[in-house]
This record gives sequence, C-alpha cells and structure tokens, in this order.
Amino acid sequence: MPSVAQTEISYPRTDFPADLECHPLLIVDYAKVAAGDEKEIDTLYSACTNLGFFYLKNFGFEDKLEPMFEMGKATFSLDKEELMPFEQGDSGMSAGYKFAGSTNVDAKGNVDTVQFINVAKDDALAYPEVRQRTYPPTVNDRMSTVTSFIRQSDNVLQKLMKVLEIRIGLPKGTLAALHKEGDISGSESRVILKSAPGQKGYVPEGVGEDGNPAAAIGAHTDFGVLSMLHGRGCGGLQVLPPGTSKWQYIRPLPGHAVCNVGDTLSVYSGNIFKSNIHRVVPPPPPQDKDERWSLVYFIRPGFDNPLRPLLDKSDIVKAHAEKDPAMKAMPKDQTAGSWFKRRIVNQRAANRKGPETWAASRGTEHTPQAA
Ligand SMILES: O=C(O)CCC(=O)C(=O)O
Ligand SMILES: [Fe+2]
Repeated sequence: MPSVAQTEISYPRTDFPADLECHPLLIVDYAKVAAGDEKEIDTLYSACTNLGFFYLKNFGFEDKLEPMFEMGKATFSLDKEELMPFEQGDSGMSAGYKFAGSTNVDAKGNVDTVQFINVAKDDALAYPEVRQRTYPPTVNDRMSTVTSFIRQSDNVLQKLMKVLEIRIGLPKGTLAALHKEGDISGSESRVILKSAPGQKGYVPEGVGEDGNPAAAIGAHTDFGVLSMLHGRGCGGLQVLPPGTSKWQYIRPLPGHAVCNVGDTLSVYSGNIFKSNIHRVVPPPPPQDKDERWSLVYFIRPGFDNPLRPLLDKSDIVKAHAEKDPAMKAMPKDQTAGSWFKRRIVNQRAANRKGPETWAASRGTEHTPQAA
C-alpha cells in the first residue's frame, strides 16, 4: 500500500527537523498481521510488551484521514457560542467539543492549549439516534465520513487485539466480548488542533514545573485498550521511555500511524502490555510557527465491564499479575467506565482543588487510584 495519502499535504507547513534526536519505534505492517504472519505478530507483541508504542503501516484507510481533518477544520471554524453547547462539560464525559484551556496539564495547574472534537463510536454508529450526546452541525453533516473512519479504525484495532490475546493465553474472543457493538463505551474518534501563534484559537503555553514551557497536552497514559494516531507531519509528541527521565520525540513518518497500548489493555493483561506515558509539547522549530493537527481513534471497553486483570481467563495473565505490585493494588470494584470518568473529571481545570486533583487523574503510570 503506498503511503501517498499523507505525503500529499496541501496546507502550508514546514518539515520536522531531520537532525533532531527521536526515540525509534518498531514498525508493524498491518497487512502482514492481518494475513497471519507470525513474524510480524512477534514484532507487534514485542512493541506492546516493551515501550507500548509502535508505527503501523498499510492499515488500508489512508484515504479516510484528510476528510476527518476537514471535519475538524469546519468545526473549529465555528464561533465559540456555536461550539460551547457541545462542550464535554465537567462531569466526566469525553464525547463532544473540548476548548483549549479546559484541562490541566500538570500538578501546578497549567492548562492545555489544544481543541478537540471527539465523536463517540456508539453515537456515530447509531446516528441519528443519540446514545451519549449530540454534536455540532459540522459533524452531523459529515457523519458518514466519521462513521467510516471509526469503523475502519475499530476493525484494525480489533484485529490487533485478537492476535495479541492469543499470545497471553486468553481464550479467543475474550477482548472482543468487552467491546461489543452497541455497548456504551469510551471508544471515540478525536481531531486535535493546536493553532499556530497569531491564529484564531491560539493559546500560549504556561510555565512548567521545570521552568520550561508547559505541555500542550499534559503527560498521560491513554485510558483504553489501543490508540491509533495520525498526524500531518508536525511533531510534538513525546514519550518517556520506562526507567529514564528524558522525554523523547516521536518522529512523524508519512503514511504511518503511531499506535499505543492504553491502561485497560495493561490492566486486563496483568501489565504484560505496557501503557506508556506520553505528552505533546509545542512543535520544535521551524514547526513552532505551524498549526499542529492530529487525529486519533481510541478503542475502549464498554463502560459496564469490570476493569481488573483477567486472572481467571489465563494462567499467563495470572502469573504476571501476581508478580506486579500495581496490579495487586488494583481496586476490585472498578469498571472501565469508572476508570475513564475518574480520569477525565480530575483533569478538568474547573474541578481543580490543588495538586491532589492532578494526582487523582492519573492512570497506570503510578500505582492505580481507587475508582
Ligand atoms: O496529538 C498527539 O500527538 C497525541 C494526542 C494524545 O496523546 C491523546 O489525545 O491522547
Ligand atoms: Fe494520549
């Protein structure tokens, strides 16, 4: 599959600096995984059990990305009064519009500098029936574009779940059963814009705890099972490799998505699969003058499913979870929904009481919080 879709970029931008040190990622060829190539599945397994991040190529819907960015552009062009009725709010919902500055990015109380438009999978697939919420007209007018992106992204990530579950001894279909179509879940598409300096919507970063500019999206682990991220060539995504203290850039590669393991896959697997911490910082020069777009699909379990290591389904998971202090400390009564809501509520700047609110928003990067 040629990687044309991402190289034919028509909006003005500069290139990510060729000489900037970046963290290398393994490259997984989706077409080979889908064809059952065990060597390729070994590469995927290795990526998910180490850094938890990898590039994915040949995923087969490269043509669905630009129409999603176009939907984002139309949405972010609306006036604030038109967008705010569709805002996420402060009670733990992710679906909807998120204005720049609505979430905290650190314990100090700095706020993010990006806008999101998130569309829940359950809403898109049921449209015009409303499962979680309604969306701006710019989304409704393009719901077939959104639905097609969600379906194809979901299929790809479901396939990766399928080949990964076998490797950890889970019976076939265990993870799919936690992601049933029609269940209300946190699965969603997201278009992200960090406006360029001087543009409408631009918000400058605050001063971080170390005196450097604060992050545009604060350090976090993702909430769900797997995330699939597409850029338009602009850098700024960084990972903190386990056991190190130096943030490292991920190089944008045309035609390649960046995928990563999230908290719920880490927990279900007894922490065999790693949900690694990452953040977005202002793009490195010369891209600091550009607008930065990204597009993500998150696959997340149905809200009502319990969230704990799947001990009774696999001896491999059981043996691993029993050796892992964070997994042993997992509260027994939490669900995928309670985990998700707790993290979102405590990230919202309006809910901040102090550094303890930031601490309460954390995922598997520290000993997990109670639900
Ligand atoms: O925009 C990016 O590069 C990353 C976004 C991200 O980490 C997220 O939305 O969870
Ligand atoms: Fe993320």
